[in-house]
Amino acid sequence: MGAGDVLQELMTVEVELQEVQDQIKYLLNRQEKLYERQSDLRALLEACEVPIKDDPSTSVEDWSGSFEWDTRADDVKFNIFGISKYRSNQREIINSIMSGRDVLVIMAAGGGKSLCYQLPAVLRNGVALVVSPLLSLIQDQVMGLNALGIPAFTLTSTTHKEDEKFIYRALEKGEGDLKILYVTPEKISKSKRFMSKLEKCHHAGRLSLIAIDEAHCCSQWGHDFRPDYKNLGILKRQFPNIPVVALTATATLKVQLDLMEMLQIPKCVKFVSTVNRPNLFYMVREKSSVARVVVDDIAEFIKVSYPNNESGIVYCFSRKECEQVAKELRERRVSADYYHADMDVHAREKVHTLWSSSKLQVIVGTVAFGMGINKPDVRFVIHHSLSKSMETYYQESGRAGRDGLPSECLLYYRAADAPRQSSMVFYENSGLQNLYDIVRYCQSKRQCRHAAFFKHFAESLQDCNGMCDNCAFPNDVNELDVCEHAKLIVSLLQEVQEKDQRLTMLQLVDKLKIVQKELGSNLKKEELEKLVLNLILDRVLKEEFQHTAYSTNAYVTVGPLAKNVLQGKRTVKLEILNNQNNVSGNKKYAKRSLMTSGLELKLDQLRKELSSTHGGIFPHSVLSTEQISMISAKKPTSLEELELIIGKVKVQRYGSRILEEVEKYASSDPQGNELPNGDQVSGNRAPKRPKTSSATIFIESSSGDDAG
Ligand SMILES: Nc1ncnc2c1ncn2[C@@H]1O[C@H](COP(=O)(O)OP(=O)(O)OP(=O)(O)O)[C@@H](O)[C@H]1O
Ligand SMILES: [Mg+2]
Repeated sequence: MGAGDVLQELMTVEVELQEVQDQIKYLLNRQEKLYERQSDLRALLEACEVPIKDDPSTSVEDWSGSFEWDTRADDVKFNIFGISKYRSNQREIINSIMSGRDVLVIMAAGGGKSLCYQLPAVLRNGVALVVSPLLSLIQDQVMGLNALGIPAFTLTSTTHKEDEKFIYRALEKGEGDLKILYVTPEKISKSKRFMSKLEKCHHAGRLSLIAIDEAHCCSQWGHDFRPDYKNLGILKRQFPNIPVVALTATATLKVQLDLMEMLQIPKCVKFVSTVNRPNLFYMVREKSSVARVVVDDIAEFIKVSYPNNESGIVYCFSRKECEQVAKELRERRVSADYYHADMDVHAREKVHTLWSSSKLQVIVGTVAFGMGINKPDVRFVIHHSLSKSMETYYQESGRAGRDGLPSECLLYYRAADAPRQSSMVFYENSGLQNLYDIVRYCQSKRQCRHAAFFKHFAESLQDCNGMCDNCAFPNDVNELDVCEHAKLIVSLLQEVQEKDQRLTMLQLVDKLKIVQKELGSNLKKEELEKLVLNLILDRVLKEEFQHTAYSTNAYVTVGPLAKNVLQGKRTVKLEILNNQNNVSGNKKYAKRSLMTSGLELKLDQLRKELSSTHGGIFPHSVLSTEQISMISAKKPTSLEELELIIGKVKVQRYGSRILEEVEKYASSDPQGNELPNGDQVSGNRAPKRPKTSSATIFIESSSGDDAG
């Protein structure tokens, strides 16, 4: 055997070895996925068996019937909370807590979980304890409750000595008026003094219920694990007869079982609501490679669609990008500021507060701007870059429209953004698979965006009602056969690899732009990027990573299924748009403001004014956007009429000012003609958005059961 033959065989063996290694990697990946699925399925099986083995009654209980507290509950709901109609599951959850049961609530962001424990807290005798993970969330909640006249307090490291004394006296001796007490989990696990007072309160029969908000923080499998949440099981051990209600927006089965065990509520009643957010219009826009053009487009979208200063969030990939985008938005006369983890706490709080009180229109943030967001009337969430998974995108975009009113979620996507994310997530467990799922979502020109979420969360499909770009404006898509392009890409990469070199996606696409001419092809840069990414998603190519002193670089190399392409066993297609749909192609934005009448704008102004004169509470605590629409439609002329819309407490506090405004408006516009500001919503997006005579637009995932 000559040296040449040896070399030849060595090369063949090495190529084959590489293939085997690729296949092993692929199989290991697959094995990991299957293990995960196996564990989910086992959990599912266990969950199915729990009621049969442990408590046959749980599956047949009817929580929607009549209960002795119905009248009182309706009164508190309407006259104190100002809420006219329960949303899906709220009434049932309230009834089960009132019946003294432990309860687990899984309900999408903005579904209305707070009312589920706040209303029973008002109805039951004694003090309700609420555990919540973040100071900012707690402060917002306490401020909102106080604005409704409900005596709520918080006990944290920042509580004034006087308040602390008051709270301890209330717990120990039942003195003073304390209905709801918010604490962070650290208080339970670290303060013996607090626990001893709580025990006294319980002993005297004054502990009414225990609520654990954001309960997914208990589980290591959840996305926001907080070690102190692990110790909350002590509450059920110490106070076994007090109902515990755990609430969260997202929890896989594994997380659900985990937190039932940790909180020691194995026999809880479980309410799982749909992940569907039918009021959110989802769209993906082509992102220009020129940074300035992207910001121009975002600024235009905000200024044209939301000219009345409606609140929004822009998510960016990096801290630097946040600062840059915020600055450029300001230069385009959009009121915007940035928020990220590198800022000191006070600067962050300041920006957050300005935005929460609608004095700043847009926060440009990294993912650090997260769980503490309690603002119900966020009308748009824009992603300047793609998120790292479907799950994070669902959470981040889900911060829009928590008040149930129509809102928009817009993601700017270009294939070249994917390697930036992949070099960040590749070391995470299933990080790349998760990223590729959202890349698939972005690349798709045809699949319903809502359907993608149902699929991801393993829920059965529901109608989108035209609430995404692909359903509202179907694209005219042409499927181009690009098998020859794919072969060319694989051979090109093989050649490069043989020379022990590597290419990033951008370098590969630059080369392709030239060599595609061999095929007589003239695909655009963006189309070539998309093709390369599709081949990565299909494992014909794969990404490899290399660390440098400053960064991690992502390279594109030949993947485990490349052979199939070379041997012509696999067809490769690329979706090319014949004419882009209106959403991504047409630049003409339309006004999306929900407040379309002059009176609505006046009332919006009034709630801002009243919020600052009533101790700096949030404008939405004075009147919700839905209430503004109802007042504007009905134009009440007396306090009695107004009370039928917003309930007693709000009428007592703000009734005369509201009537004054309605009257002033009616006398300036006796025919009921709209002021110049009252342009009608028209345009080319979200055509299914209903316009009703009352101007109140409210989309429910399932109907409420009480006309209140
Ligand atoms: N039945 C209802 N009718 C009208 N508005 C409601 C109703 N229930 C709750 N809301 C309003 O919906 C908004 C969101 O409610 P809430 O803060 O309780 O959501 P959540 O489920 O806790 O969401 P998250 O997971 O984001 O914390 C609030 O402004 C609240 O006042
Ligand atoms: Mg909440």
